[in-house]
Amino acid sequence: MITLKNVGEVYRTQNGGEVEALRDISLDVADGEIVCLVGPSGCGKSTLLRLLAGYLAPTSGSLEVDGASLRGPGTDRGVVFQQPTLFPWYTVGQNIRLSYRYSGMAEKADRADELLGLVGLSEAVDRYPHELSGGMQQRVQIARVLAAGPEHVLMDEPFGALDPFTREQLQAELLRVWATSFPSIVFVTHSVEEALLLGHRVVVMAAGPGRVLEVVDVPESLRVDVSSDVPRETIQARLRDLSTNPDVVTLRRQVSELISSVSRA
Ligand SMILES: Nc1ncnc2c1ncn2[C@@H]1O[C@H](COP(=O)(O)OP(=O)(O)OP(=O)(O)O)[C@@H](O)[C@H]1O
Repeated sequence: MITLKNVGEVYRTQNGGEVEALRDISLDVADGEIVCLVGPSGCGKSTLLRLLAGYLAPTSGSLEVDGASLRGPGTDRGVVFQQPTLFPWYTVGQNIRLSYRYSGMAEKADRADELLGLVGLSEAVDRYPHELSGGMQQRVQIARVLAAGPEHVLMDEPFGALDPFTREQLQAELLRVWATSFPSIVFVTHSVEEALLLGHRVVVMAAGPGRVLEVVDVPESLRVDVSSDVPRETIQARLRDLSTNPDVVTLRRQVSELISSVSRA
């Protein structure tokens, strides 16, 4: 469980000024829950993720992970960025196995093969990152972070740089991988549709200062049914069906209107 209580973050700029990036954020993320953050540029989504990753300390308020005050990065939390951060001199297989070494789980190396299979990259195990497309690299990155078995996964626009079709494939793969160990996921995206398709809850934020406007609960009936033994193509088809479900379309319009109303203000 991740708990934020009245969290604020103020950056000091190089010219001596201050930017209030977040004000009074209170939020819980339950174990196994997928929470998506959406909002206009500059509303503090990445700042919130950096706080959860432990790269930043809050200026005010408190942050707890599994009942303990958060004091920096830890192997209980895995972070996936928009640009994959793979070691270029290691193959795909070596990049993934490296995660086990850091988390002391070398005996579970066959999980790497399972995860690579789940993200459709079994054949690429001996290739180097520069021999892969952007979408393939991001798949490896997701498999690598998940391979370490984190309880919480923090994702900052992980599919933002991908074409729409690859993005859809990776959304399906992420859900399949999630269904193997049910980590909680905090997922930042610019896409309201993506947030509603993947999230159990969608946190809508506003800028100036960054704050929570509304938290939208996505009803169970509007969530895609996933399990790791369902083929990716099936989950992809379910995601596509869901995206045209009238209730999802209505929710998407409401959330988009809310965001544009505060972006205009
Ligand atoms: N290192 C920093 N120093 C000073 N100000 C910063 C720093 N990082 C972010 N900010 C400011 O904090 C605010 C929130 O930025 P943040 O990157 O968290 O927003 P975001 O919602 O992730 O934006 P985007 O959607 O454009 O990625 C912005 O006003 C930004 O200019």
